[in-house]
Amino acid sequence: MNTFIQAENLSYAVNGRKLIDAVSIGFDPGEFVAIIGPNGAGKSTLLRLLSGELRPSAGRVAWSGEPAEKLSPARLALRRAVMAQGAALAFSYPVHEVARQGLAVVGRRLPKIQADKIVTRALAVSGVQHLSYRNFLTLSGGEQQRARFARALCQLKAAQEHGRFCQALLLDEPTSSLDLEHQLALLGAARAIVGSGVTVIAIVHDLNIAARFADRLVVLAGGRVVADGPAAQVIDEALVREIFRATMRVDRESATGLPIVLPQTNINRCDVHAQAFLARF
Ligand SMILES: Nc1ncnc2c1ncn2[C@@H]1O[C@H](COP(=O)(O)OP(=O)(O)OP(=O)(O)O)[C@@H](O)[C@H]1O
Repeated sequence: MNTFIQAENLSYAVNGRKLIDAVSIGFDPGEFVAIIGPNGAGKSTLLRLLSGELRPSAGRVAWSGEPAEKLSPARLALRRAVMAQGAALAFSYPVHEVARQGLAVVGRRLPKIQADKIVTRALAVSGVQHLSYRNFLTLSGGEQQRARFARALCQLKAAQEHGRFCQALLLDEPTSSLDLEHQLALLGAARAIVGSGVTVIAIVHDLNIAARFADRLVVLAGGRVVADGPAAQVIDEALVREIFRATMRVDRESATGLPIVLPQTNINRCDVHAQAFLARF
């Protein structure tokens, strides 16, 4: 299988500090990859480099063999939809208009009836159809997140009307504001999209969720990839302790070997943290 998105020796520096440091990584068509790692590891920066939003300081990103910097914004929009982390909207649009923005570049020539159908479906899949005429700015955090997912779905779907080519959906913490029902619904929808051949790359903080939805976990720390593989191989107590600086118990599902990451029943360590905090406060 040919690699769809390939990053080679990718670095990104600000004021001499490397936020991404010589990362080489590939993504195949139709795989679900979760990027995990502690705060400040460089996950969002890596996603923005992959999406073409940021230009690397060194190295390259190629989409189906074509360097990202050579792809026009319109051609990139056909290949990938991005749901950024908490992207703010300046205007008070109704929710269906927010979703319709996904059609702005790739769906301009769609007949209205087809465009309406795409928007309606995306709103339904994202669980915000009942909020279609609400002002986006009045929605709760989780509702806004689902509306932004609908916008990304609209772009993905409209782009498919242009022909058959590889596509990716890039999600930066798509479930950070969602309750359990909607976390499972959104990631289930992303999983179904993978089934249609789209590559999904999602930044996820919940290791249990990442392990269950992704085919592969990429662990980022200090701007470098420190592990890459199936969850059953990547996640263990040592990784959680060394990379996430948390003492957790990692059990295994007997049938699948998938990790179950749990807080230690002994909470003395929490007491130590609390005492250290109070001593400084
Ligand atoms: N434009 C910038 N200028 C200076 N530092 C930056 C800039 N953008 C990001 N950083 C720093 O780079 C590091 C990586 O940021 P990034 O947002 O990629 O982390 P992350 O892994 O997504 O973190 P989180 O889990 O907290 O969202 C952080 O320490 C951040 O403060």
